[in-house]
Amino acid sequence: MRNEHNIKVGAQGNLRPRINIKDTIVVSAQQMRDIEGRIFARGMPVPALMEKAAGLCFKQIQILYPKPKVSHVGIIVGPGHNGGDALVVARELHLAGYQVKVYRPITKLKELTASHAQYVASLGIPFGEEIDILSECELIIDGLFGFGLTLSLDGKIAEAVDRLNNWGKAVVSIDLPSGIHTDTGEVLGTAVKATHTLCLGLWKQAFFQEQGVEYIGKALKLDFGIPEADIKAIIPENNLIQQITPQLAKQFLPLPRPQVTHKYQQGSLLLICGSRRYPGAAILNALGARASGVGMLSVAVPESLRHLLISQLPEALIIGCPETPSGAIASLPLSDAELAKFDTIGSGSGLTVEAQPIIERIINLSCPLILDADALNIVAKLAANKMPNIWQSRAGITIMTPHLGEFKRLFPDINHPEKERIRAVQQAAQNSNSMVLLKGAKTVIAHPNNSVWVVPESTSALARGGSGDVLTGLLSGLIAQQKGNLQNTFNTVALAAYWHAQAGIKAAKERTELGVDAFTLSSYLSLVWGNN
Ligand SMILES: NC(=O)C1=CN([C@@H]2O[C@H](COP(=O)(O)OP(=O)(O)OC[C@H]3O[C@@H](n4cnc5c(N)ncnc54)[C@H](O)[C@@H]3O)[C@@H](O)[C@H]2O)[C@H](O)CC1
Ligand SMILES: [K+]
Repeated sequence: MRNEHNIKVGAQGNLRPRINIKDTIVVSAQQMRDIEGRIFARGMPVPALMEKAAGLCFKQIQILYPKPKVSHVGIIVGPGHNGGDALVVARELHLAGYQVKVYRPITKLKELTASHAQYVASLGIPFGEEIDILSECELIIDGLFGFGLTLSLDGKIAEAVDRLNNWGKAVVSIDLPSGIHTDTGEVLGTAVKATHTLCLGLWKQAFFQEQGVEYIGKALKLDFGIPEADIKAIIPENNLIQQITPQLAKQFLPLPRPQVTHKYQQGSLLLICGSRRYPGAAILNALGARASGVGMLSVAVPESLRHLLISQLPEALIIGCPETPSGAIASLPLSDAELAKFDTIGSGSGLTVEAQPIIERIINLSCPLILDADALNIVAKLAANKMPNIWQSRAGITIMTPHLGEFKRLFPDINHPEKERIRAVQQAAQNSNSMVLLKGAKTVIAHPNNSVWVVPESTSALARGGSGDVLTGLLSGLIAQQKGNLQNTFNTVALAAYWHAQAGIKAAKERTELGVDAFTLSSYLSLVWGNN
């Protein structure tokens, strides 16, 4: 059953949006080439596909920069098909009445690009081999390189790009900012700083890597009709890199709740957190879990923190634990049978590494475990010394949520996680047989089977002490509520990261990036889904 909003009524009667893989999938340059190759092999003419893609760019540019707001447009044309796209845009802008000039630093062009150049020149559009030909233009269209870029920009071209960046004009990059590596987002020598980037067809990995963020500007994807079958033929189902969209996140929420239920059916979560040194981390962790809607929240803290937690979370069951002389949790006052009753355990916030015996105990349980902060530091230590098989010995799923520093300590053998985040997290998930969420401006989550979720947007407001504790709490509460398979668990991790980021974005919009302390962030979590 469908309505006009393309929404399908699911098996349980809940509304499930139909998600097209074209909108979520994230591809490498090679995968894009292979997908394109299949389309061409079946007879689609290359020039026709270029007309479709570049025609959409033209329309989008007209929307972003209508006449007479902008009338002088400079086009940068490279040697490949990215340059061909730019020439189609040049032609259409000229025909629409814009004043167009072309900077073409490399004269040897691919055949199709050369053909477009010949026609564009015949229309009387001026061509130049120096960037200064564009110095009077109000808007620049960057069609220097797309996913075919292999070498670093240097010499005259690099100088031209630096000069362009110094001008500070509005720049629309076609497919990718020229100079950005399609897969890693790395700046190859130098790169165009775009105001907008029009990604063609499918999202490329560079849009979700931190290295390219400053260059991409506002990213828009233009859909020129890639058949889903071609995507599926190239990319195996269990090896998908996908971005979490608002529609998917909503689909992954533990809603609707059954009308007849009770608290233990809506997830029973145990958080083990805090120390006399870090009492606030325990509070933030528990507030994150509270916002998840989890049915029953229990929080194990050092006995000296018990009253503090009760005063902040009257609804939670607070378990006071024996503590070490410095105020870390020394042991859990719960039998194995009592521990086995929890659907999920989340641990790490504010624990201190003194709590090592606690992690050694819970690692042997079979429920899903969410490990963050000091739990990760303890696990890194155990993996290096006492328990080299720590990952493989777990019966239940482990979800780890490191930031880059913790990631490096946990996986010292994985090279350059700061440069190739997606690949590094995939490798970490495989090596540890765990789900790994690497926090950052572009959060990446990998499943041991190699699938990846990327979170498209976040805010620097979240770069603040305590926001990670809120995330672990929220994630733990959501995992406790889901009783599905591994894929559902993986989807829930993506939901938590998305939800957390959206709360930060909403709070930053209302209070600026300076106004989002972790406590405030926790209070915005419950505002994310209202009125949507
Ligand atoms: N997504 C699609 O299906 C479509 C994409 N289109 C556009 O085509 C480009 C990719 O085109 P391609 O010709 O393969 O590559 P580039 O235009 O990026 O240019 C590569 C070209 O440049 C040479 N080169 C590489 N690095 C350097 C360097 N540092 N200095 C000098 N020269 C360099 C290389 O040898 C190649 O000759 C894609 O991004 C889209 O914009 C289609 O238009 C439609 C469908
Ligand atoms: K480009």
